[in-house]
Amino acid sequence: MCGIAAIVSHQPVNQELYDALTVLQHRGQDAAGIVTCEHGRLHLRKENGLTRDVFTNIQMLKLRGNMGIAHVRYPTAGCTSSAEAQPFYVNSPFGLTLAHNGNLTNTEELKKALFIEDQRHLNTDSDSEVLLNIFAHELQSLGKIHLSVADVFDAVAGVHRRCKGAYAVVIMIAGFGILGFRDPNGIRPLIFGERKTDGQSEFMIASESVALDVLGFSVLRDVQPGEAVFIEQSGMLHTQQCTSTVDHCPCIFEYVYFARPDSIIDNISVHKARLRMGEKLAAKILRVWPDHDIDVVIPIPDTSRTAALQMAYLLGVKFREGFIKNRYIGRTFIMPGQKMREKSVRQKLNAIGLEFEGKNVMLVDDSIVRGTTSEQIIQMARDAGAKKVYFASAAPPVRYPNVYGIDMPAAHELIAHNRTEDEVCEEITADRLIYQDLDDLIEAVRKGNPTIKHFDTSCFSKEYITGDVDDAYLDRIEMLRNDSAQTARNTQSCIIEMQNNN
Ligand SMILES: O=P(O)(O)OC[C@H]1O[C@H](OP(=O)(O)OP(=O)(O)O)[C@H](O)[C@@H]1O
Ligand SMILES: NC(=O)CC[C@H](N)C(=O)O
Ligand SMILES: [Mg+2]
Repeated sequence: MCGIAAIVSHQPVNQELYDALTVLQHRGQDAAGIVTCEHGRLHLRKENGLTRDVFTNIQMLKLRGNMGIAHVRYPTAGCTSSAEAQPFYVNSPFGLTLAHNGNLTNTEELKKALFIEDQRHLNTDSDSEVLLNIFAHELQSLGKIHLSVADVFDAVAGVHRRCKGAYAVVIMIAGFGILGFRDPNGIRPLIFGERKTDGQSEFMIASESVALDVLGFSVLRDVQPGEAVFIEQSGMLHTQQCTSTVDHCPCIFEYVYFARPDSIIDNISVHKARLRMGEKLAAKILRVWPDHDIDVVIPIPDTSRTAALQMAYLLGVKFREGFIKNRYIGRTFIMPGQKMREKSVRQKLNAIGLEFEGKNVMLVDDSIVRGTTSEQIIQMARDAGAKKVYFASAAPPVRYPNVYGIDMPAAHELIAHNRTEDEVCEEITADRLIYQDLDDLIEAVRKGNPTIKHFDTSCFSKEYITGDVDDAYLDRIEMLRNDSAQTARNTQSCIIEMQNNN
């Protein structure tokens, strides 16, 4: 999952975009980038690393201008080379830069069309570079010398016609303004807000509302699926629906794991959705295991805390923080490579022995994906003296790949793939394992906004909303993006970058 942000202001935006990236860091830890625009000139800095490591003071000072876009990356396509860090740039037409959250599912087909029909050059394997070039081509083919806002919206309609998959996007058009849009299923989140400074309106678009809150922007609303928002450099806001085939289907995993709990996505509080996940889990435990002997509920920090707290409360069982998290280690699930993820779980979490000694502990996590965390944590609980170690997951078994912006492309790497719940329990060596039911998860999230008819639950249900994902497609991406293929590609990758990094 990546994080994106854009600001159109009447004052320099460099520091504010940097601050936005630090707030969105949980969505991507691999690379960060900012591009600003000053008198039609673009200033770009992007590199691998955390936001705090990517930008020096001198570089920050050079990011001049009153509008800009920014990105933190967690790769789902291509490789981890800094050449694939975002924002991406194409000079024609008009000077365009793009930051993308999501993943296209028809990248290969689009690449061919870009080379053969549109005669455009691609320099990386990133799907986001493809997306930018599709937009550029659509804009260029209008043949305008002076661009109007309607032209920009027409180009978005062209993107919707050609691109499949998940895309929440911000694009800056040099000297003109900033565009934000969401795919017709609204799979990935995008929200925008306004701030008045000296009586003048300033606008911000971001992946999550928390970025707007922290920077003092009031939320206007979510960008609707298929809709585009364009803010002229002068601060004039325009919005338009750019497709007639809207079918809102937001990613449920945002609520389970990705988003910050203090964000509100599509009018659903992530915090409240997680509380309700805890309620549903408690109800399930009371239903299937009424005579349970749980002494204490212990969350696996960070994300599961909210659900675990509510679950313990409804079970009437003690809630204790039994694992302490090293706050200087990032999220392990979005780290590249299984070795690094395994090592980081142990570095990240340590048990407080007295909370485990002689007790039947119920460990709670938001999800079990590869099983990296649960396997190690259960062993740590046993080493700390637990009598019995039970495990509950606030999400159902993750059995199928995600192709919409979460990097779990290889089914065989998922611990629940082709395994029953009992087999997963055995695999992670728990004494009992309770998974949330999918219907309960959907209800827990949907309660916050019943106008949403369905969610993208593909990693639990194998139902892919874009209709272009079949077994052959899944086999292909499994081959391309399984852990060893990625590691090999990333170690070989020696792309010489197009931009000067210093
Ligand atoms: O089964 P796995 O493959 O281990 O993946 C699932 C785990 O990874 C995530 O934690 P992460 O450390 O990324 O972030 P968090 O601190 O927000 O919980 C998630 O919260 C689970 O704990
Ligand atoms: N997680 C994401 O949103 C990734 C964006 C894009 N597909 C990339 O790999 O850079
Ligand atoms: Mg976790």
